[in-house]
Amino acid sequence: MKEENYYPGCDRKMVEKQIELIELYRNIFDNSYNWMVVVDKYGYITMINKPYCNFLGTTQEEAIGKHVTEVIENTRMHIVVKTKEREIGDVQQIKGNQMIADRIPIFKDEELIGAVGTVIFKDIIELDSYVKKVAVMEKELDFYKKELKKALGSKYTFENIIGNSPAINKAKMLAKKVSSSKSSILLMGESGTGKELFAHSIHNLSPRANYPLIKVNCASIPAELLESELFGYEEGAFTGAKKGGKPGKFELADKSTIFLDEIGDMPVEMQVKLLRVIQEKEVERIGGTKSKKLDVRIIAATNKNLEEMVAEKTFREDLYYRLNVIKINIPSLRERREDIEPIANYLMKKLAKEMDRFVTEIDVDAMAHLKSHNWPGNIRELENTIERAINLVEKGAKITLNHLPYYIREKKGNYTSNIGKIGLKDIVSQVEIKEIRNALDICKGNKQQAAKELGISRTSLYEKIEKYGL
Ligand SMILES: Nc1ncnc2c1ncn2[C@@H]1O[C@H](COP(=O)(O)OP(=O)(O)OP(=O)(O)O)[C@@H](O)[C@H]1O
Repeated sequence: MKEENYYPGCDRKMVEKQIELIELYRNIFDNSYNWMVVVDKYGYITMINKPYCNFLGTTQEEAIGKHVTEVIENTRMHIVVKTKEREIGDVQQIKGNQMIADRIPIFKDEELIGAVGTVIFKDIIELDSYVKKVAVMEKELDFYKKELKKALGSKYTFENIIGNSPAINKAKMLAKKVSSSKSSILLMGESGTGKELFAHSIHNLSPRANYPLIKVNCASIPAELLESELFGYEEGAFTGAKKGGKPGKFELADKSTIFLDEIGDMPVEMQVKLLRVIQEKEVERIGGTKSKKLDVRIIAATNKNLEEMVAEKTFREDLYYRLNVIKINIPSLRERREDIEPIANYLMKKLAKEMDRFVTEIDVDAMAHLKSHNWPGNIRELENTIERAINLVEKGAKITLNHLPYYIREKKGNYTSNIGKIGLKDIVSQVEIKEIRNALDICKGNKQQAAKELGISRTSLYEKIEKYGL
């Protein structure tokens, strides 16, 4: 009986079971799809699986017993046994491939005995394909969420207005304050600054949020259709009129908010009709005989200077005063440069998700250039620039300077001193020429705007253009 035991107190069957179990673990370890390495508390390799060895061009016999830094490039396993902190999803470059690795310290009786490292994605492209699969599912979820939101009302809230600069905070604060009132609001700001986002957010915070926000783009609807679009028509009002007639946007906005975008582009004859509806608080469909009382809140927006238009008599003064009960100026990106970084990061995440791409960072140099650009097209231009950059990212998860358009890349440029080569006067001239060219480029040749960008008078700009023969 005694010789059947390997150790006193253990029977053969138990020991065989233990050996079988160890064999099984070894098999799992060696056949794992993930590459794995185990080090002792000093960073020496105690186990490494075959697939990892094959990739590294070594064997288990060769690697085991060596310090991990001698076998694996850019490893941090020897650091993890010192810090005792786990590192999850870290990017590690091995043999020119960017891999994603987890490193986890191992403890026995609360004492560190080593660490296990796993390469979970062998290439960022592999991760990209996983991210894509998850992104497709998230997109579907997003789609249903948006549909639900659309069914319930408008889509944006103040949370979607990114930025914490004093200029945008001032606009947000005023907008929030007046959201619950019934008074008309006029949103003024350059193109692409977020006027529509403000209109949605105001409506969403108002007591009217349970009804849908009705949007009309006064610039995109042909003048001859605008009236029927806004006020609707009765059956037989004109040839081609639908059977049963059609309600206009004002009627649809009853108990809700109407957003009149690009109000500065509304033809003057329509301005008269709009004024009547606002004053009388009722509409009459084209071809109709009776009018209908309405309860509509108006938010109008424009990138035009309405005061100037009033002075030039292209916008009716009485309508201007009706709309301009509460004026909110939406600042341009140039007036809030500190917001460029958070907005750029937000847009990168949003667009990467929409485009199913694994892009997670804008590097320091690229960000510095984004921050110094003047953004004549504001956030819409920034959004397009980032979308373009994401399309250009191939390897790695970063947007770098190379992914930005030439006019942004070149603008900031690396400054090399010319002192000793030419005099200060010529240095100043060179800088002036470069910056005037840049400004004209950005403002698409508009000299008045370029002078504004450069902070000089128009006359002074003309003088310099002539002086330098630009
Ligand atoms: N503060 C912000 N944070 C994040 N995204 C923003 C912000 N402001 C605007 N955007 C985004 O920028 C784009 C342009 O915004 P929006 O359409 O509201 O501008 P707009 O001023 O109405 O432009 P336009 O005058 O040309 O109609 C949109 O995609 C919007 O979601």
